[in-house]
Amino acid sequence: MLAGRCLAATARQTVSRQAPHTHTLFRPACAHLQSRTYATAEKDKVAKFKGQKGSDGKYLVSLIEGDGIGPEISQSVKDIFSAANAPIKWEPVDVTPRLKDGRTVIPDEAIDSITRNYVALKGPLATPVGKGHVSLNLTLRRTFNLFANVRPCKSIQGYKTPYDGVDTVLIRENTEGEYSGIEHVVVDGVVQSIKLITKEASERVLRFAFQYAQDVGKLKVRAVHKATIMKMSDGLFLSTARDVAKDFPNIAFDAELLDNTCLKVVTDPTPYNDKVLVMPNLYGDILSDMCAGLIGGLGLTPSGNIGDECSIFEAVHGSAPDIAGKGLANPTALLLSSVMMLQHMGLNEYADKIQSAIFKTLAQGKTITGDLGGKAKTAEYADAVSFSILSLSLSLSLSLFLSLSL
Ligand SMILES: NC(=O)C1=CN([C@@H]2O[C@H](COP(=O)(O)OP(=O)(O)OC[C@H]3O[C@@H](n4cnc5c(N)ncnc54)[C@H](O)[C@@H]3O)[C@@H](O)[C@H]2O)C=CC1
Ligand SMILES: O=C(O)CCC(=O)C(=O)O
Ligand SMILES: [Mg+2]
Repeated sequence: MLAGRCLAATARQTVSRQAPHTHTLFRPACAHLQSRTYATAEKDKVAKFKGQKGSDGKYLVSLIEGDGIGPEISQSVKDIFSAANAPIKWEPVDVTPRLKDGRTVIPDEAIDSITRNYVALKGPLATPVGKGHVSLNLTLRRTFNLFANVRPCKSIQGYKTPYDGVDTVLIRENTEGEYSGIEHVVVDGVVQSIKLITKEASERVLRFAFQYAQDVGKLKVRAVHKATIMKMSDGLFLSTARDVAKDFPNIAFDAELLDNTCLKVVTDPTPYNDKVLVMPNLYGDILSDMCAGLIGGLGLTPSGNIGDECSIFEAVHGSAPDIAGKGLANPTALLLSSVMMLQHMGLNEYADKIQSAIFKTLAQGKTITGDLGGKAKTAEYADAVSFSILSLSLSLSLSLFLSLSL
């Protein structure tokens, strides 16, 4: 089940850095890797990490369309990438779980595809409540050791919410904590669920968070925790954070209790704009949905699951069974996740083109989906974004033609 090449690598030491990469809204999720100086072997690894280019000049990316609204929003991404002429060839991947030796596993072909391509885009995968297969989302993250889940949340220009100017980034430990999946019946009527926190995984995600803050120009890292109650587990996360902070003297560090963070974020999120929030798994899961609510909902917030080699980009939201198959879903969250993916792969020209078209279409407000108060179907919104890309390309070609003919 475990993909050899993508197994755990220990957190690396910070080495020399270049100027921060700031030209895009969400910025490269692999900023921690892009900004380092590498020995040759390390450079090769990073080149692969950014995707594999085929002989046709296109990068193969594994595409898991997912459940519920997944196929509808994935189609929007595919259509918009075609309009943008993005050099991506999608490799469809089926993660329908199979039984192997009495255990539910993700098919080997899916694991092989992501291992081969290093980069994947994933639609939402539904998890049955109570009995049934384990979360495939969590399984993928653990399988590929995608230790940092980066969840940015930025106000959409032109879309009014009670909060202006939100620009938060939350980094969630992605492999252990409350989501370790270790549960058992102690005696009838008593169950135990284990929250596993290790120094190694904590240090890895904390280093990532500090490096990320440094690379994107955030001034502070704040650890969100409940070490008052979970003295040993969150206590270890927090003490590790304090140790890691010493290696980043130019980034301020502090800590905040989760319940207090929730109150303060919904009262006024803007004081969080200069910070990167880093936290154990469950807290990040909950807080990222909450932050989505600040800017207009789950239809808008992207994420990247980042490992030392492989990465999987996906929306924060789930399969939305209540609207699935009706053409009502907002594909923006998955689209912005695909923009993060392009940034991660160093394909910034295409990332910028697609991102500008998304924001222009949202700001115009004429062709937006129901969750944002509009009437457009998923495909109509996607067509409007594609149209914006094509008209921008046309006006650029026209001005080039005119400047050459003068
Ligand atoms: N990373 C993943 O793949 C995730 C998977 N899930 C799975 O998704 C399933 C459904 O979970 P829910 O609790 O219903 O959460 P959900 O995120 O699927 O939906 C919550 C609410 O937000 C709305 N919504 C979500 N995405 C939207 C979009 N793109 N456009 C417009 N509205 C959108 C839904 O209609 C629903 O009202 C569960 O099986 C859960 O396990 C949940 C969260 C993340
Ligand atoms: O895997 C699941 O069912 C839910 C995962 C989730 O909520 C998340 O990743 O935000
Ligand atoms: Mg969630």
